[in-house]
Amino acid sequence: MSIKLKSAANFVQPPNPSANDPLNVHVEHFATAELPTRYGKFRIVAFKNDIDGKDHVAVVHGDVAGKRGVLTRIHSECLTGDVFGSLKCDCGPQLNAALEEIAEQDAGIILYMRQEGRGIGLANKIKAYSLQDQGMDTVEANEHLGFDDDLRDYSISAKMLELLGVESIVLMTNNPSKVDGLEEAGIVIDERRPIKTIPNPHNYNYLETKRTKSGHLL
Ligand SMILES: Nc1nc2c(ncn2[C@@H]2O[C@H](COP(=O)(O)OP(=O)(O)OP(=O)(O)O)[C@@H](O)[C@H]2O)c(=O)[nH]1
Ligand SMILES: [Zn+2]
Repeated sequence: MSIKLKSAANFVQPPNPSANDPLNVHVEHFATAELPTRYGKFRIVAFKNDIDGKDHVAVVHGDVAGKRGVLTRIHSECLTGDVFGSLKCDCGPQLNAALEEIAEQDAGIILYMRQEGRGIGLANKIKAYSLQDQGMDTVEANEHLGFDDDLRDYSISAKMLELLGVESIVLMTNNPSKVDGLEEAGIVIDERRPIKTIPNPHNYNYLETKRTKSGHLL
């Protein structure tokens, strides 16, 4: 299986990386490797960018270049949920569900974006968790720390999808702002597909806050 990336010219760093880019974002392919997983065969593609300097990756199943309607999940890093099985959020089960569903398709993509804590970073997220232990909800805790509810920007994700060569995607998300952010960055979304998980007593209030305050379609 090979992943066709758009023309090599995309990967050459110009003198001023953002000069000719309407989104003012320069993202380039860095490395691709096979990634056999318990879900199925994937490849992992690492990218570099000149905006946040983080190593964002695409985990790709099948051939996606030139395809329309590619099933895609854009997952924001959540160390506590993705790695440690935290029950405080729905991230771990969402990631598992996406990997399982995408592995069943001919082709699909998970972008794993290093936007921990909706962009505030891990240490600040833990600070927000400690405020939540004292009774605040997720939005109130962010505001108390001087952050907006959500600092994520989708222009890097959009560039990664462009470099992978997809023509259009079916996006697995409950978050309408993610759909809007990607469309504003030029990605064609044929359909939004909800991603359902089973609530538990620890994440019930968190999910309710996402629904009532952050506009998630849960
Ligand atoms: N700041 C902050 N971030 C959190 C909190 N709980 C989870 N996160 C982060 O939220 C991100 C996931 O965002 P969500 O709002 O759960 O979901 P989403 O990605 O917007 O939407 P979906 O595509 O439907 O999953 C991850 O980066 C988590 O680390 C919290 O209480 N405070
Ligand atoms: Zn989480």
